[in-house]
Amino acid sequence: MTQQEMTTELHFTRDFSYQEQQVLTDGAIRFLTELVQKFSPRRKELLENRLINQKKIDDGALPDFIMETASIRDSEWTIRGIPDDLLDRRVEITGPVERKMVINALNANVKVFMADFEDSLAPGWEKVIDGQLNLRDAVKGTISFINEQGKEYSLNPDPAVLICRVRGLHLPEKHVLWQGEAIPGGLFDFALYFYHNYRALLDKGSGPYFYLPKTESYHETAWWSEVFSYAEDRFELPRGTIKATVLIETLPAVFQMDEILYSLRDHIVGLNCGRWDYIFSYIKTLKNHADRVLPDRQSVTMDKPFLSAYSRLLIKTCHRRGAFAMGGMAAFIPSKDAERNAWVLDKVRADKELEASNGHDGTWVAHPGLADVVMDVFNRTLGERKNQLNISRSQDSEITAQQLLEPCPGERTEEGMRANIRVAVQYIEAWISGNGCVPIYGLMEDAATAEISRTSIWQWIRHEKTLSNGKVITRELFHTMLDEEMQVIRQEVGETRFTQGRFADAAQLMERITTQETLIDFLTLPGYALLD
Ligand SMILES: CC(=O)SCCNC(=O)CCNC(=O)[C@H](O)C(C)(C)COP(=O)(O)OP(=O)(O)OC[C@H]1O[C@@H](n2cnc3c(N)ncnc32)[C@H](O)[C@@H]1OP(=O)(O)O
Ligand SMILES: O=CC(=O)O
Ligand SMILES: [Mg+2]
Repeated sequence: MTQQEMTTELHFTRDFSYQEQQVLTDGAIRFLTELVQKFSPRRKELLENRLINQKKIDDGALPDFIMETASIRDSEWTIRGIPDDLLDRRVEITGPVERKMVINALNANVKVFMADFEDSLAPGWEKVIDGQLNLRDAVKGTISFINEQGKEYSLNPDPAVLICRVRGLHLPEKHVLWQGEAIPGGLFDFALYFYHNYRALLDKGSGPYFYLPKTESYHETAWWSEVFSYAEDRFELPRGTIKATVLIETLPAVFQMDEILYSLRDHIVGLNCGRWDYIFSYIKTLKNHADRVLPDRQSVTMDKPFLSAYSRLLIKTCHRRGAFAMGGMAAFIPSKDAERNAWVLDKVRADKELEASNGHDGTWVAHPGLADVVMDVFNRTLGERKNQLNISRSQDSEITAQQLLEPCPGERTEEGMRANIRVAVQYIEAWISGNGCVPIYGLMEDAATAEISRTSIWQWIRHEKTLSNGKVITRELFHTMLDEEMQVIRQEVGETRFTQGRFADAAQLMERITTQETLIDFLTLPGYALLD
């Protein structure tokens, strides 16, 4: 690399294959380069701000609404508007950007497909490039796939509306360097999806739509607003052409929902209750607060006061501003066993009924087999309406910081701790093998749910919590259980799968991130070092 290239150009760590040439065209690289030059320095500051804010909470402060932005919360304003094809989002399916799944998702009985470069994708280079090609072909309507049995897949005539979830601010794309450093993964995903698809999307009456994950402050969404405005100006598109839905899935962000909507008001159409990352963030943000340690993962359900307050405040805030309030994901997935499946459908139905009756405008499903049940729940609640923007939740008295931070009592059981270990190890094994979303014990596990499992144990050790059977949770207890649960996993997955898989690497990573003094922010960061 010359000195000139070091400062202005992107450096790709690999020669381009035929696939990569399709995505990394000269025009796309030029646009990506501009975005990286213009916006990546600020992203660094935003990530540093996260650490500064977290330090205050680690030192004893509690998150709260911000004094300086009270005027934004107190004054009346609304977002710019919602395009026609996003007015009805009662059921959205989510899934990684794999070819067959993209087709199945777009054909499912849903209104929207959220194509995911985040929680459900392990962002190895080939997967990321392949994902861009799959979405390009999906937008063109030409996407097809033939499986090993010869079954052919193609799009139905009226596919779901496409929204692309880009990687979070913390995730780098290590195969592209600028000034010797990995560029932001989210900018990479945005630049390529936008560049290749905006024209075709607009021509068919849709638009470049995005989900933004893991935001921690309105400064971060203001940054995205600048990125979107730059892209619109650069391609001579009217302001507000790009639309975003922001996941409120971190504890800091729940205190800034008005500010987030305001900072992105030209571009935003709604917020989403990303409940799994939110629970993970509650643990991570309050990791030093001994009075707010969560119990077993399965007992932290959406009817718990702190989660109910989060859902209701999100709805109230969004609807006041004319924005959508999307619900989240029930992690149950269909079973081939009829009895178990009926139980799963009942669980999912109950979860979605709660969301619909709270006033959410729509919700997520993880699997096409859940779409009909959830569609039925929202059809019954919505009646003739396309959404519930008219629901103001005026019956709620003010939702306070105290309610959002309410401790969640409950048992910490030995079985719960062992299950956390098995889930986390198996998920990490899948992730470092290139698979970001897997069924484990009848639940969908992804980079948000698995984080809950591994951070719970870290925090239980940190605060020397006691299991319901009286055992004190220590590093030694964790080590013993990890060894024993590795043998359980070995039996469950079988000898061949166990020896051919990356279970030893996964156990080693789990051991490291659970027992080290400092809680690492995301398991996907050390995980990424093990991914090609
Ligand atoms: C916390 C959050 O961020 S939630 C959002 C991120 N998470 C997700 O998006 C989860 C997406 N879901 C999935 O990845 C999958 O449903 C899994 C991994 C949980 C289960 O997948 P599988 O084991 O393949 O399920 P199963 O065998 O029952 O699939 C049956 C069919 O449905 C398809 N399918 C399953 N889930 C999806 C989906 N989300 N989108 C599209 N198609 C799907 C499968 O591809 C399969 O298709 P085929 O019959 O044509 O071969
Ligand atoms: O992204 C969604 C979540 O629940 O996390
Ligand atoms: Mg998430």
